[in-house]
Amino acid sequence: MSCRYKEKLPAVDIFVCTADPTLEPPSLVIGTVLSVMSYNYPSQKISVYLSDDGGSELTFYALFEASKFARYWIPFSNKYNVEPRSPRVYFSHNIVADSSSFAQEWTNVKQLYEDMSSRIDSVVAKGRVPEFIRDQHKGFSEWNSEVKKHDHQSIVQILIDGWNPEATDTEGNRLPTLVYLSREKRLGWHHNFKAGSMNALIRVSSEISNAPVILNVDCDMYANDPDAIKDAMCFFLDEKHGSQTCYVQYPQQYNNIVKNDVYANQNFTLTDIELSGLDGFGVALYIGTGCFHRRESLSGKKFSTDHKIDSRNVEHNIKGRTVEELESSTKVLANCSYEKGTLWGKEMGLVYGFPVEDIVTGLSIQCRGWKPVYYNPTKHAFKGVAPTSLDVSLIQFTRWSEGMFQIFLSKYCPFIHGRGKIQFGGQMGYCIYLLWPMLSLPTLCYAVVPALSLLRGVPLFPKVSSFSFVPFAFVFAAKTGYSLAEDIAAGNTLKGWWNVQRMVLIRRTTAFFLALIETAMKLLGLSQSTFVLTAKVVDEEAQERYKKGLIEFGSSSILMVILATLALLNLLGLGWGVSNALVSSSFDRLTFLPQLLVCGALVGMNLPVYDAVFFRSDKGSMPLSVTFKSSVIASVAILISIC
Ligand SMILES: O=c1ccn([C@@H]2O[C@H](COP(=O)(O)OP(=O)(O)O[C@H]3O[C@H](CO)[C@@H](O)[C@H](O)[C@H]3O)[C@@H](O)[C@H]2O)c(=O)[nH]1
Ligand SMILES: [Mn+2]
Repeated sequence: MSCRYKEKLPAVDIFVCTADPTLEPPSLVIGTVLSVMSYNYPSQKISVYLSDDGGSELTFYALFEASKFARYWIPFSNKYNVEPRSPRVYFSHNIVADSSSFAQEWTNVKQLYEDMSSRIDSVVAKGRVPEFIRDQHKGFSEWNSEVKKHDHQSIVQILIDGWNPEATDTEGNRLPTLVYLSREKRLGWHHNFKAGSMNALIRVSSEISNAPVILNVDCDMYANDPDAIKDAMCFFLDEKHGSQTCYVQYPQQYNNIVKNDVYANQNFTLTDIELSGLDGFGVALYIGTGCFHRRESLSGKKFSTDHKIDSRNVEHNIKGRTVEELESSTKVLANCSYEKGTLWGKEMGLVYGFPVEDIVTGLSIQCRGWKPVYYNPTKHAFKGVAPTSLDVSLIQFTRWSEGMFQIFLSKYCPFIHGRGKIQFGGQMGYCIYLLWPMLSLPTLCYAVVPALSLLRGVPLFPKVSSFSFVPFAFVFAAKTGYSLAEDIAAGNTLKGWWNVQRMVLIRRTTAFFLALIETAMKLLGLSQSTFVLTAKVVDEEAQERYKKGLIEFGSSSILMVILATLALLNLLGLGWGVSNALVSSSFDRLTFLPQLLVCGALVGMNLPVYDAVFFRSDKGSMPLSVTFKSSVIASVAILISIC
């Protein structure tokens, strides 16, 4: 394809979003930025925009450093075709120790990278940019004493103007354009989280480079495959179906998964089976990162006939203006009041009002007649940072499931909004995810009732020896066997599958349940939408525990209380049942066996919880307050059920 189109390849605007210099360290963010700046694609056709919702001078400083280091990194990585293109990841993995000219250059570039990293780290540790550095770029003057994270003017700084013939790398090749954007924030204005920042990016970039294709990634998701832009272009430029394609979504993959994946982050069945299956119904979920969009469809256009991607050669920024002119004219587009009375957030750009702006936006684009693509190549195109503590992972699932359920209950419900526009199979496919919080109810029944009724001596299932037990046994065996076979076929291990079972149980009984309650509160007007950012770093000790596959409980959130309570209930239920079965002659073993098995399975899955409650003493163990609260709740529940 690149031979056929040559200079006529379409331009790409790449959006990277970040929101907090503590949870998302600037050195991580620029690793991603540098990786997308160095794609195997003509540099003049790439413009990279970093949106900083943290409004942080530290992030701007890191980007300023990256704009200088790019002059070395881009020619080096292109010349030797290094992979991945994130210097942060590349230099942490590879060692070259010979005397070739490659080794020489490798050592030089690595040194430059390390010097830059340590400068950034020391500035970040200080928390402010020293005067002598501030003098090096006019952009720093935007940060005066009045700039606060949630209260500041719009900041647009073009750090590299790719149309300037003098903006070249060390080999004399043109550099991609690099822009820093921090949209205006004012107390009292709702900023709509990532959706708001993406919409500001769409507008600002439309004035500067206005590329017909947009790639958006989260700040932790670096480019792993240098050819991914070319691959994605094949879908948009396809002569038969290309004109209808709205976005090409790659799956979320991670670079920090440990053996057997304790938090089940890697979700084999989702990426390899479910999402591919949905694609068969013409449905692809937009999942917020690792997605190439057609600018037209993302901005709100309906599909009509024959949309062609504009692939002119780009000699100037679209208006032929100077950097200063562009900076001042685009700031307005990122102001709080700009969207007032417009269709932004409704019919234009990403949809507002949902903690999963991505899913609802993808759905609404599709309902405007466009066709998305889910593309899952063997070589992962992007890799991000997966949560490394239970708390963070569950908070993420609470946000997702709550957001999904809100879509189901809104006018965007696929069965209503998608009627006649999405195949019925696709509508149902969406609802598998949108209805996540509802799964908490049956799962909670299984996690509570068998244990309590054992204690009370009430049988729940038919006698094992009776014919009516067959359907129960069949469903259990078929479901377990199927899920195991599916996971193994998709590449998981047996232990990995077992970890998935545990995480599914935990997510359903804690995160999904909380999401259900929160949604109800929102419907009653008692609570407001939030977006709790996923932390991308943990301290070193916690990192060691993660590597060993130890689960990090160590948080006193309500999620942990629910988790520990259920674990204790089942332990007591099982203990009581087993001791009765051993000693009591009046205990009907065949009648109570299924209940004992359910409790037994739950206890098996909860083994790490008991370890954290009773034995571990590190910081990742269960906090005493949680143990106390959950023991009290479990005892009360037991007392009530026995009396
Ligand atoms: O007010 C905000 C909040 C978040 N972000 C950015 O949004 C991205 C995703 O946030 P993160 O905390 O990493 O959330 P995850 O749960 O990992 O994100 C998944 O789920 C989100 C929806 O809930 C999607 O937006 C993401 O693309 C998808 O990766 C990050 O780059 C953030 O910097 C903003 O720009 N502004
Ligand atoms: Mn993330």
